[in-house]
Amino acid sequence: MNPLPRPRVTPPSRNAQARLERLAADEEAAGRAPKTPVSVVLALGANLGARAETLEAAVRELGEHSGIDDVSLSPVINSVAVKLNGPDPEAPGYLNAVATLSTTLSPRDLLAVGAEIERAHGRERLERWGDRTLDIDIITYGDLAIDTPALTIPHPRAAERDFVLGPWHELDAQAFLPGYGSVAELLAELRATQGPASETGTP
Ligand SMILES: Nc1ncnc2c1ncn2[C@@H]1O[C@H](COP(=O)(O)OP(=O)(O)OP(=O)(O)O)[C@@H](O)[C@H]1O
Ligand SMILES: Nc1nc2c(c(=O)[nH]1)N=C(CO)CN2
Repeated sequence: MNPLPRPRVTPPSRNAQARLERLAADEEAAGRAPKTPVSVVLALGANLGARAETLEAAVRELGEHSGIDDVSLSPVINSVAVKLNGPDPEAPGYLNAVATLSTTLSPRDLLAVGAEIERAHGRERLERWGDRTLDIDIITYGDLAIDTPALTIPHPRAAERDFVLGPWHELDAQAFLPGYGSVAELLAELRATQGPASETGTP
């Protein structure tokens, strides 16, 4: 009897199959608009141009969007630019802040709104962690956890960033980063290992 023909395409292993299913679920979640408003935390940064005016305008523009309400802004801090090789005191310094808001936009649409505001303020993407007129990152979106090529939530580097945790803690001392822990504790741990933020204060 002839042996059964071998399949020409090797089926994905169980692990690979599980990863594909997880990605499909995350992509679906990234595009899903919530039925009721969701609380969101954004991080804003600028180290080129009229930094303070840009941050102020960006927050106003977020609040003017029909899918966004209740925008609150943390104190704005000065911070040394963190480059791929570490803090760079020679690079233009940043102003950083954190905004909380509620939204009926899907995570993907909120990312697009942030990108459009960045573009309107002259953001150019020339190099990773390069100098920029405006950066808007989604830190949390309710308690959602997704990992897709275009969007990872919570932001995967938030827990390592004093310039995110610091202003966030000032805005909300009870804040929690889903999957990582309390912002107060994360900040204390970070400062215990890295020392206090190299430069902070209200500009
Ligand atoms: N939570 C997130 N918030 C914003 N952008 C994200 C997020 N997760 C993934 N991205 C993707 O990251 C891409 C690059 O973003 P950006 O150029 O702002 O990175 P960066 O600010 O230089 O670095 P970092 O991501 O470390 O803050 C965006 O086009 C977006 O698709
Ligand atoms: N101080 C500071 N450094 C950074 C910042 C930032 O917002 N502030 N953003 C980066 C990429 O998102 C890279 N480095």
